[in-house]
Amino acid sequence: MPAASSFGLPPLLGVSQLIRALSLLGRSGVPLVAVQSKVTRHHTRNIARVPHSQITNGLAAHLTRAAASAASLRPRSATEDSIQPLPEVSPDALPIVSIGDNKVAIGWDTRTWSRFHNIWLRDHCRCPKCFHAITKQRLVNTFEIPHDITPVTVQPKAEGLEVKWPSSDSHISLYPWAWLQQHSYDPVIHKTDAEKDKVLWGKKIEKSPPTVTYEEAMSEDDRGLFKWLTNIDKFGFSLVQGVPPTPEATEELVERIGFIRETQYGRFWDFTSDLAKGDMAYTTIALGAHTDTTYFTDPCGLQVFHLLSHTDGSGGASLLVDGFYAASILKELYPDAYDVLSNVRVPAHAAGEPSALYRPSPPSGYPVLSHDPVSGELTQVRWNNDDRSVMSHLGPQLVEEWYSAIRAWNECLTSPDSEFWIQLQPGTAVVIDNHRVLHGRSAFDGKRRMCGAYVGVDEYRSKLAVLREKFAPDAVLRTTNELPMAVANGRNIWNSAL
Ligand SMILES: C[N+](C)(C)CCCC[C@H](N)C(=O)O
Ligand SMILES: O=C(O)CCC(=O)C(=O)O
Repeated sequence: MPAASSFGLPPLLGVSQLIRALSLLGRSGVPLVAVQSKVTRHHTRNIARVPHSQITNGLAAHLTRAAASAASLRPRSATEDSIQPLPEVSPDALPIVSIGDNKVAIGWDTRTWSRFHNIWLRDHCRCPKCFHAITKQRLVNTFEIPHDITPVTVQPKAEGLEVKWPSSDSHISLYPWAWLQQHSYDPVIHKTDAEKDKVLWGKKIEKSPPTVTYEEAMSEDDRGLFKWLTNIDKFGFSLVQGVPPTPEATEELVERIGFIRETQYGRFWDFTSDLAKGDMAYTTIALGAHTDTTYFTDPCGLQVFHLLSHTDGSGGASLLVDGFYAASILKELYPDAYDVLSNVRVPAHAAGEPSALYRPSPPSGYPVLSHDPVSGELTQVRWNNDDRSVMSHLGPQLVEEWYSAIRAWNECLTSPDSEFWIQLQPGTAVVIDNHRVLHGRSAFDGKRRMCGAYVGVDEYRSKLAVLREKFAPDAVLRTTNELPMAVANGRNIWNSAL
C-alpha cells in the first residue's frame, strides 16, 4: 500500500504538480486528479430539499405556475451537481494523503479532494488524551497548539487518516474517513442528509395526513416514536390516533417526546372558552393560521392539541398550513415580499393578563422568515398577526412595502390550496412543529374542551437525533461504530453532532 507522507509528496502547490505527484505514486486503478475548480458550492436560500414529485399540492389556477417553479427552488440534486456524494472508503482503495505548508490534502476520488488545516486537525484529535470519550468534551488545550504545527507523517489507514504530530510523546491522531468527508470544509462536500428531507404540502395532504397510532407512539422499543418524530420532521406535523381522550393519557403521550415546556398558560393545559387566560385562544372566536409564542425570544418548538370533548354546539375545526410551502409560493410569486419578510423585524407581545407582559429580546422582534445563515435554508416561520405590536421601527420608506408584503404572505397562507382543515375528534391528537406549520381554528359554539402542551424545540430535536443514531445511523456511525474506542457510554465519539 503506497503511503503518501511528508516525504512522498511535495507540499500542496499547483494542481498540475499534484496531478504529477499523484500519478507518480502509481496507485493501481485509482487515478487521482485534483481539480478543485470543479467544486461548486450550493447556492443559498433554498426553501427545502424537496424532490419535485414529493410536493403534494393542488393549486388553484392562479398558483399552479408558482408551485411548479417553487419546486424548482430546491437545490440541485446530487446528480445535477459536479460533486457526487462520496462512496465509503474501502480498504483496497484508500484515499491519497499529502502534507502541504499548513494543510493536509486528501484525494477522495478522481475529482474530489479535501484540505484540512494542520491546526484544525490537531484541535480535533479524538484520542483519549484530547477528548473525553464519556463526556464527549474537549480535553486538548487548543491554545498550546503551535499555530504553525506540521505533521511528521500522514498515513492512509483502513480506518482513517493517521497523523503523527511532532511532540515528545509522539502523539498520534486517527480521523475516520467518513468523518473527514462529512466535515470537509475546503471544499464543502455535498451530503445526502436525512435531516434535509422535508416534504412541503398543501390541501391535498388531507387525503393521507402523516399519522401514527397511540400504540406505536407509546411502544417501548421506540420505533414508533421514531416514526412519529420523523413525520413531524418531514411534514411539520403528525396525527396520533387512538389516544385515550383524557388529559392524563395525552400528557403521557407528550412526555414521550421530552420535557413539557411550561409557560404562562401552564405546563399541561386543559382549556375551554372561558377566557381563563387573557388570550383569544380561550374564546370561541375563529383564529387565523398563526404560530404560537411569537412574543418569545425562543418560540415553543412543538405544540400538541387533543380535543377531549365538544358538546352542545358545532364548529371549531382545526386548520393547518405548511409555512414552508406558503413561503416557497411567496418567494416565487413575490420575491420582493419574501425579502421584506426575511429582513423586517416584527415586534410581538402577550399582554392579556395583568401578571405577565411578554416581549421578545430584542424588543424589535424577529423577521417572519428566518434562515440558516450558513446554508441559507428557511428554518423558521414566526407569524401571528393578532399578537403583532406597534410597527414603529419600519422607517417611512418601508411602511407601504411592508403592508404589501404581508398582504401577499396572507394570500399564500389563506389560499384554499394551502389550507388543510381537519375536524378533530376525541382520540386524535395533533402534534405541530411550531417553527414551520401554522395552526388556527374556526369559530364554534357549545362547550369545547381542548388539552395539550408545548415542548421546547431543543428537546424535540435531541430526541429525534438520539433515535436517528439508533435506527438510522449515518455513514459516519455505520463505518465507525466497530472501531475500538469509538463508542463510550453508549455514544460514538465520531457522531456528527459533536
Ligand atoms: C395553546 N394555548 C391555548 C395554551 C395558548 C394559546 C396562545 C395563543 C397565543 N395568541 C399565541 O400565539 O401564543
Ligand atoms: O382551539 C383550537 O383549536 C386552537 C387554539 C389555538 O390556535 C391556540 O391555542 O393557539
